[in-house]
Amino acid sequence: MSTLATKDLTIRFGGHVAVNGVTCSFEPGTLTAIVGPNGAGKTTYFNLISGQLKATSGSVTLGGQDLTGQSVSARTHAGLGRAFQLTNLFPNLSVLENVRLAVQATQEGKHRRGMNLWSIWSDHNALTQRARVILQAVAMTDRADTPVASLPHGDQRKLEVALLMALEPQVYMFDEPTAGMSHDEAPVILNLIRELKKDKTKIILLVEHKMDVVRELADRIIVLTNGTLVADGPPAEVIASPVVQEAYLGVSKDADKDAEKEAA
Ligand SMILES: Nc1ncnc2c1ncn2[C@@H]1O[C@H](COP(=O)(O)OP(=O)(O)OP(=O)(O)O)[C@@H](O)[C@H]1O
Repeated sequence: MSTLATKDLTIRFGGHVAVNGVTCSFEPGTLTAIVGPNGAGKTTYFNLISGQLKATSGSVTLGGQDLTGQSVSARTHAGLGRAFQLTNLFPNLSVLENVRLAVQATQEGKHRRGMNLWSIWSDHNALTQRARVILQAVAMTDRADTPVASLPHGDQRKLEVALLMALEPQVYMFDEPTAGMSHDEAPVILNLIRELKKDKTKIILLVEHKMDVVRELADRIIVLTNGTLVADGPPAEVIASPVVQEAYLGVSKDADKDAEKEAA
């Protein structure tokens, strides 16, 4: 079983411990939502898992393989999939061409059948077809020929998810996947995550502030507060727990104040 696990995972920024001894494992077939107040360490925890940040101490393993000292690309190769930074793309190439290149990078080696013209042509067609299927899944077929540089924000976010799908990772990591999206666009991504959940071989991690989304999608919730894991369990149980009520109290008070201001 390809379990993803962090053990005593810790990072310090000067005197500040942003992630503090987090020990947690994630099993295939489970979508785990990571919640907590602003500045709790959720994104930092993601960065430590995907390799964008190096831990001060502790470890990250996937299927027993120690990834702690590995680069981002080595972790990607091992099966950790985090949304691409769009800065890594080819801005003047079209959406379809970028997705096809991502598919190609993933399939490299799998579909190689020798260097004759027929195999190059049929590989190209198979890659294009796969890229089109992915674009359809993220409802971007009509953007296939648009240069990446001229995409509006919502489409950029959808493209990030498309590229993540092209990787076919063992672990899908979504960090606020619908942030900045319109009401029309967000359901596309949420539907996609629902579809991904059907594949019981995948591990899905989701950092999400919107509790209605968490409640609907998560099989399990873990809560970080001040970098520490303070709750872990089934959604209904965790949401009802005093620690979560307390962690979100500030948020709800602010929300109430905002609502009062708007009403005034
Ligand atoms: N590179 C860094 N250098 C210094 N401090 C950092 C760095 N990255 C994060 N931090 C600090 O670590 C803490 C955790 O930040 P992080 O972004 O992980 O929180 P978060 O739970 O994802 O917050 P939010 O919900 O607001 O996105 C914060 O206090 C943040 O200021």
